[in-house]
Amino acid sequence: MVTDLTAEVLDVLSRTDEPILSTDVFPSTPSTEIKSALDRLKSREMVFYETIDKDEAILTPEAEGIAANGSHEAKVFEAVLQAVEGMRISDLPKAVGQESAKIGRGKAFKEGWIKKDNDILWANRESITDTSREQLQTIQSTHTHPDPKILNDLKKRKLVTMHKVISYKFSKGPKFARRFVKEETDLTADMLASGTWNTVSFKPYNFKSMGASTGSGALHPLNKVRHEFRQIFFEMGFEEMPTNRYVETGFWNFDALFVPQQHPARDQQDTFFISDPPYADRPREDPQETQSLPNGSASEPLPKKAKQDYEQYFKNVKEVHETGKYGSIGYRYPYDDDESLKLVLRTHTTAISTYMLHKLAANPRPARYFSIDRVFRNESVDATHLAEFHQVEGVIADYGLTLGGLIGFMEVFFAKMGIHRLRFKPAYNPYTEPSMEIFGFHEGLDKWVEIGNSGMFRPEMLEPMGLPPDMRIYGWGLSLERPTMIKYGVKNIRELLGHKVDLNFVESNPAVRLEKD
Ligand SMILES: N[C@@H](Cc1ccccc1)C(=O)O
Repeated sequence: MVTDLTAEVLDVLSRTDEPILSTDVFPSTPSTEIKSALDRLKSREMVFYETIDKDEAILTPEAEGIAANGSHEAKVFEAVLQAVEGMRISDLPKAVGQESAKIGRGKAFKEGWIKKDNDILWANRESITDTSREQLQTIQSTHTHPDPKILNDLKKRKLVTMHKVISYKFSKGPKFARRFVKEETDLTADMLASGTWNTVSFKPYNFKSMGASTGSGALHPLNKVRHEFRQIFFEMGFEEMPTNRYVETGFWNFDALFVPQQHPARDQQDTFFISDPPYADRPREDPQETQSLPNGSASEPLPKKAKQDYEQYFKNVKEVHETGKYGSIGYRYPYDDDESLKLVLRTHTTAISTYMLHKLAANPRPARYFSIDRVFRNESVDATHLAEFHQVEGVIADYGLTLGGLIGFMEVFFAKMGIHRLRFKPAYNPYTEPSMEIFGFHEGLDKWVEIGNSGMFRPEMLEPMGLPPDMRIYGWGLSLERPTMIKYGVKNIRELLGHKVDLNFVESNPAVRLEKD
């Protein structure tokens, strides 16, 4: 009982002014019980205490046997020494037991304690020191060994295991008393009626106590980092693109981006295809402004002029793939209109950028767009990959943009997130040329990590839209999950996304508590 222990603590302390070690006086009481008694007394300044964590060495049952009866090799030696006429090897198990005979004989040879003459064992000396037994006896009485190498060796031989032992060193506090008076927490009607209110002692108020936490809302880490990215984009003059659709046509996800229809990324391995319905009636004219699938009936009929523009655009895209156009020789393969109509879960938000750039072509001017939303890829799921993730995407359209400008922009952009050292590696995307993978130096991990992919959009993608040939557009994309994992030290992406998110993680991480913005 807790109260009993409180009394016992006061009792042992009353007999000495020296600090007392809890494991000496309460060897078998659980440490939590001791702690709660000590905490109680400490809050009244009746005792002081400090916690001591120690690793103690404990003998395994086998080692207990050795400490009591000697090591296997010592047993073998003693038995052989006793045999005045030597001992046959086959008689050894009878003399010392199977196990000792098996383990001890070889060791006794190695120590030079015994020798062999044909099948007869002889003692090599008069007496030996059983070091193993002595070492184990030391550990048995002190729970450690002065030589860490020996301790380690015994651990490896599974003779000793280590245990964490918590003990408390406690001593008298300024308000020490021999007895702990039970303190009342509430003034009751009974006390008033009986008059005991005058004599009982009340527990002091603890004005420093924190009070129970009231589980308020908290932002998910991904939301938090998303918020930071949005701030950076807005600060740099970007407009947010509407990303309300997960289902796209092959046209917007691939064809318009000059991704050839036989490109491996379109295969089952990377893209999720929709099975019902598998095809749209036509490439969506205005993918952002209608929420339903473009089956003709649900979408508003388009104004005649706009319809023509789309018609022309679809034709241009087809031509640039099939025969080449705008000075490009194209891919020279038969373009399949059905492939354009295939419905997919968008594999990148570059589908949205493409749509926005096509819209921009109606009135070409410098523009900056960004989006942060979910994309889907049919990847095998592991600690760092899921079949869906969030993509942070940005595009900049202007006249006279250069690759050097893109590199410079990246440096400013990532510096705002605390990533100051960047490296660029040539890469390939069907829709950008040149293309660059972006690596950032992660100070915490002390290594270079891939943080994004970027490039200057190809004329084969931009000119079918009707954008002026002297306009340059660059873009980049990165995952939202990677910087979030680095920032919050999350090792498994499944803890961050999907169905395994632990509310405790979200709520307990002070950096992700809801803040007033
Ligand atoms: N779409 C690319 C990112 C990117 C966007 C724009 C330009 C270049 C690259 C990806 O999924 O990784």
